[in-house]
Amino acid sequence: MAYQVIIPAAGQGKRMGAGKNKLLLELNNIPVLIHTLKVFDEDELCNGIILAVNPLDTAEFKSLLNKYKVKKVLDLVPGGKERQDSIYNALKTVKNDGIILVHDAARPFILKEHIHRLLVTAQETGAAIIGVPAKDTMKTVRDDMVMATVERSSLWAVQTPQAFRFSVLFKAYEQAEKENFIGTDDSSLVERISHPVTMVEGDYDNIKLTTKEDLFFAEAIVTKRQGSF
Ligand SMILES: Nc1ccn([C@@H]2O[C@H](COP(=O)(O)OP(=O)(O)OP(=O)(O)O)[C@@H](O)[C@H]2O)c(=O)n1
Ligand SMILES: C[C@](O)(CO)[C@H](O)COP(=O)(O)O
Repeated sequence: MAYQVIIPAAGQGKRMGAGKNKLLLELNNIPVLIHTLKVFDEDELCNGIILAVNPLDTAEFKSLLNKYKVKKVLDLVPGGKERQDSIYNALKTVKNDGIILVHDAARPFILKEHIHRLLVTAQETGAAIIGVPAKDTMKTVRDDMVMATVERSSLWAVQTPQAFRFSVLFKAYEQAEKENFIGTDDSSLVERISHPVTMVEGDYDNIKLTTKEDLFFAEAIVTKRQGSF
């Protein structure tokens, strides 16, 4: 049940406003990027990491990989304008039709047990994603006016990793390119080629570090998990 993981790490962190790549910010004196990479580097089922990187960050990222002895990075591919472009660049380097995970570098709190739970499902179905049931009521809004309330019992907050058989994901990316479709996650591309996607419940700690407020939550999660960082 081995897999390879694509980790998009080439964003600009505009919403974080840290003045540098938010993945270089530190939690417990270790860069966010390293926290995320170590989960996969230490997973016995992971047989390779493909990192999408802003070329301006390549030298610094390479020195971090050496400093923290990250062993399983197979390739650093150039990131693209959108998250989807970065992942597509990485996908094009994959050589076998096995299981591919895509996981945001900005999500350092993913647990190995959830990765493995996702893997089992993806092996069976060809497409599985991690998420948690929505806690807030969600509404559609246009010009500051509430249009509708979305039934919460069917709403999930989608995270990463997202896991796919390579051939399914690559076909979805080719189709999206043909249609000039840009999705906010990989599953949306796979849904568009009518491949069923299974939801696997993860946990609320698996946050994406997007805005400054998330750093406070991150510190609390680190404290709660003290000793595993
Ligand atoms: N062109 C891009 C955009 C994003 N990402 C990566 O995709 C993940 C999720 O993206 P997000 O959290 O939105 O990061 P940023 O795009 O950097 O954030 P912002 O939109 O605030 O600039 C991050 O690990 C980010 O580095 C990427 O590899 N290439
Ligand atoms: C893929 C994702 O993490 C699922 O929630 C999210 O859509 C990424 O969004 P971003 O704006 O690219 O961070």
